[in-house]
Amino acid sequence: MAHLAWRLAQRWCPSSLQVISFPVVQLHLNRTAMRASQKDFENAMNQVKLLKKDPGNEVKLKLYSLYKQATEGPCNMPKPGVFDLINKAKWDAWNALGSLPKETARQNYVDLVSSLSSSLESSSQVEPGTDRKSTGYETLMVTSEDGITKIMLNRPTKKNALNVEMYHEIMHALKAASKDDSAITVLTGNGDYYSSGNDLTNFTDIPPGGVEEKAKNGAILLREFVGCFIDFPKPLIAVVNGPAVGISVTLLGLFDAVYASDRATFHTPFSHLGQSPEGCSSYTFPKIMSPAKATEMLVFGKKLTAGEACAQGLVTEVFPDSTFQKEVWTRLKAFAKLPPNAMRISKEIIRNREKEKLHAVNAEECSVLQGRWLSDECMNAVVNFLSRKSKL
Ligand SMILES: CCCCC/C=C/CC(=O)SCCNC(=O)CCNC(=O)[C@H](O)C(C)(C)COP(=O)(O)OP(=O)(O)OC[C@H]1O[C@@H](n2cnc3c(N)ncnc32)[C@H](O)[C@@H]1OP(=O)(O)O
Repeated sequence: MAHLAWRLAQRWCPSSLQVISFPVVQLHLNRTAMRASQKDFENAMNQVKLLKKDPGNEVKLKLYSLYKQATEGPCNMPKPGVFDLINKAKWDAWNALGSLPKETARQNYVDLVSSLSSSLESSSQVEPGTDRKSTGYETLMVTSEDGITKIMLNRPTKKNALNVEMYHEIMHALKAASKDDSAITVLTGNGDYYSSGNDLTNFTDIPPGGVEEKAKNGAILLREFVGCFIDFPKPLIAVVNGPAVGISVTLLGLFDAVYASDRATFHTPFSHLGQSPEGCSSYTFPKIMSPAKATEMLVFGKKLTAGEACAQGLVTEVFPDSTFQKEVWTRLKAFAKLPPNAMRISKEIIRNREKEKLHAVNAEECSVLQGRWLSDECMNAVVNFLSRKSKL
């Protein structure tokens, strides 16, 4: 359908990119349909106007259909005649949304625009030849270039420890990446660390409901966060630029490939911290590396070198640090040129039969951790770190 619309655009329109123009998406605002996310929706419509680069007819059809669904509900127009090709393409796109609720359509519209804003950031602000950078993230740098969305953890002075804001931003970036036009998505770290894991100061900000409420909220957030990795639909690749600790290691079992610098280490000191495994590692690690090797890591906190992690199957390939970035990105750019739909479908076949199990494991791990966070063992470990008495 997109190809059809594109060919029509080239034949019929003086300015071919206008075939399904942005104003179509903006003009028919039905104010009665706007409730909870009215502001987000309006902002998104404004953002569409600011896009400098045409997102292509396929995306414009998506925007159009989501807009119509969000404001008018299921397709209520008579089907255009067979020769009215453009209106037929629009009708098909809208009709394909079936009975999708208005609120979901509105949310999908907002998410789609947000991913477009990341990947098609105004070219006037971008030096030629450099990455397009997303704005609005405090703890990440998100860029989209050469078919690759790169999510870079960006708290180098804190060794890329994951604070609460970063958990939320990573989820947002993953959701946007899952819908943008990139073929693959990469997670990496800025600075000398990939990530030092959970920010231990996350445990210090106690809400009025006390530590129990804190632990409960933490478990809810963690479950949602890990769920985003389980459900991520495109090839997801970790570029492990340096040492990785805790949750940044356990999540690797949910990635599709893991490339590591020979400077990287892999450390899950859960027992030392009075905690227990998360990121589905209690299930993925024994499968990847055998139950005994997983026990050495997850129970005894054995730190692996990149070479050891590769030998045990957690890491796909190790590169010398001096050539790491060059070699890995050359390879990733080649991967990103492969047909994206084929890659997505192949990932689905490889991963889908495990999804239900992974969600169940995630739920169980979060529930166990919720209890651990209230234990003396955990509280002492956190206090010791924060009072500078201990480091890994
Ligand atoms: C929603 C909740 C979900 C919870 C999910 C649970 C996950 C479990 C885990 O991830 S467990 C792993 C937790 N991580 C750690 O225990 C690591 C603690 N950090 C260290 O031991 C060390 O900092 C180090 C070994 C990673 C690095 O040591 P180094 O000497 O090289 O550097 P500094 O210690 O001086 O670190 C520089 C500054 O960064 C701060 N920092 C580093 N890591 C963390 C962290 N995980 N949490 C909070 N802060 C961290 C460190 O305090 C320094 O800050 P400063 O410059 O202000 O002093």
